Amino acid sequence: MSKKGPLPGFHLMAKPTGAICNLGCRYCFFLSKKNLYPDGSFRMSDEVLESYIRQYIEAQKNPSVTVAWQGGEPTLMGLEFFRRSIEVEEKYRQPGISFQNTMQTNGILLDDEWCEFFSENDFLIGLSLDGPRELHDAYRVDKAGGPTFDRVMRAARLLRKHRVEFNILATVHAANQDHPLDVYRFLRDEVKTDFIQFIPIVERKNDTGFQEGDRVTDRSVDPERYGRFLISIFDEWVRRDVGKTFVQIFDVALAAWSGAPPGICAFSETCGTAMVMEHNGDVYSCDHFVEPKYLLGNIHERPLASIAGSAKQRRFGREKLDLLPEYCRRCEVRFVCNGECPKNRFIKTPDGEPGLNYLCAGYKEFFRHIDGSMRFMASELRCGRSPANIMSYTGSQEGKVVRAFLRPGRNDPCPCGSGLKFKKCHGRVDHQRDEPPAEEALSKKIGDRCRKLSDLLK
Ligand SMILES: C[S@@+](CC[C@H](N)C(=O)[O-])C[C@H]1O[C@@H](n2cnc3c(N)ncnc32)[C@H](O)[C@@H]1O
Ligand code: SF4
Ligand code: SF4
Ligand code: SF4
Repeated sequence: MSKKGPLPGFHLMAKPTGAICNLGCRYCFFLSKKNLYPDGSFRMSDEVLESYIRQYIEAQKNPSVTVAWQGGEPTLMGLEFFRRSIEVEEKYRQPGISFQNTMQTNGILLDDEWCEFFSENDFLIGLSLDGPRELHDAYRVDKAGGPTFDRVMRAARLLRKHRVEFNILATVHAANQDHPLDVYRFLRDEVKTDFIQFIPIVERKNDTGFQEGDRVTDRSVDPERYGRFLISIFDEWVRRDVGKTFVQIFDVALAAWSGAPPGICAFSETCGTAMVMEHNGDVYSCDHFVEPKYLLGNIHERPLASIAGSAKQRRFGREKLDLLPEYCRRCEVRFVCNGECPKNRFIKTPDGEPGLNYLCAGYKEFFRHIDGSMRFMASELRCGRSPANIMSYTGSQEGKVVRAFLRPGRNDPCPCGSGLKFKKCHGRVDHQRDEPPAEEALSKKIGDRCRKLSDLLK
């Protein structure tokens, strides 16, 4: 990584209403951030909007610019604000640049007009929904403590009606952690979403609202139960939904087993390329570290490119790796987990080293559990076939694939019969480090052998 200039492909999430929201979700980590701006108006001005879009375009090296709106609740700005944001994008658009607009919302204010606007401008919407009624309403409540389920379901129907592309963000917490299939089947069959992102609620118990202390609230997910939650859903997904329903952590895992980058910061070796900007132009290191200590500067005082490439932000991102405990460095699933997000690293390892992830036990169990299936799917990808082929085995001959792909040693012959050492053939992370079997002839040979293995398994 070069020492100067903006971070390559950094991402910025903007919060036009700061921490202001029309709901009062009990677990929300962001509402308390209002205290950081006691005199604030909490509305992004047109001046900040214009400066942000202009600087963001200038600072990006990527021709595709993602303008991401979040909060608090961004829809409280009103539709006119977002119409203006599109005008500003057009004003500063340079040849060859395209925009992807995204918004994360609780859905409460969405109506036909909003959805028409999203549809016309190709917005990708993230809608927060924690599962069926009782599980969703456990914590996602309005300011009066009342339920919100019906209003969010109405938003989902409107988004579908207007063919707006949307994902569901479902948090996993004490209330829904023991109901994985109720949550998953509901989102898949009732909400009919194709893309689901599960977010573990790990809420620190303290008076500051900052990432401090090692106690968690009763609402937080239990680590082992989180692991079992993911396992139950994976076991259903791998039998019937591969290639149809996309679950972010399964995609991350398949990428890791295939030797590709994870695509999200939490599972990357380092982070620091996903910053947030408050309503007044203040930029912080990360959505989960909106704290005075992590304030990088204001876009009116320092160019965004310089903020994103600052030594402080680089250090923030590097520390994800530098502070990884020895226990993680030796862990067999480190290649996919990478100690997950630093915000959750507040427990001690069995030998007393600080900085282990609170969710460790769950991740370990989950990543071990999916190893056989992931090996198979990664090998299908490598052989130029669809990972969805796994369903012909998991659906009809349960467990066979997992047994067939029980991990051999790195130097053992690959079970596909290619005659290659496992690390050169179906090995997963090892492919990153060893010379891949790149020559065309070799690839063909492996492909043929893999097909043979698939036939054998039928
Ligand atoms: C802070 S909200 C802002 C956008 C919008 N108001 C919404 O709810 O979608 C963004 C996401 O963070 C999630 N979230 C809230 N509190 C959280 C917490 N303590 N830990 C992890 N995610 C949390 C929400 O469920 C939501 O999906
Ligand atoms: S809707 Fe979003 S910002 Fe508002 S309280 Fe809920 S999680 Fe927080
Ligand atoms: S601290 Fe966590 S959420 Fe923030 S950028 Fe790093 S990995 Fe991502
Ligand atoms: S599973 Fe646990 S030990 Fe392994 S890398 Fe993740 S947090 Fe570290």
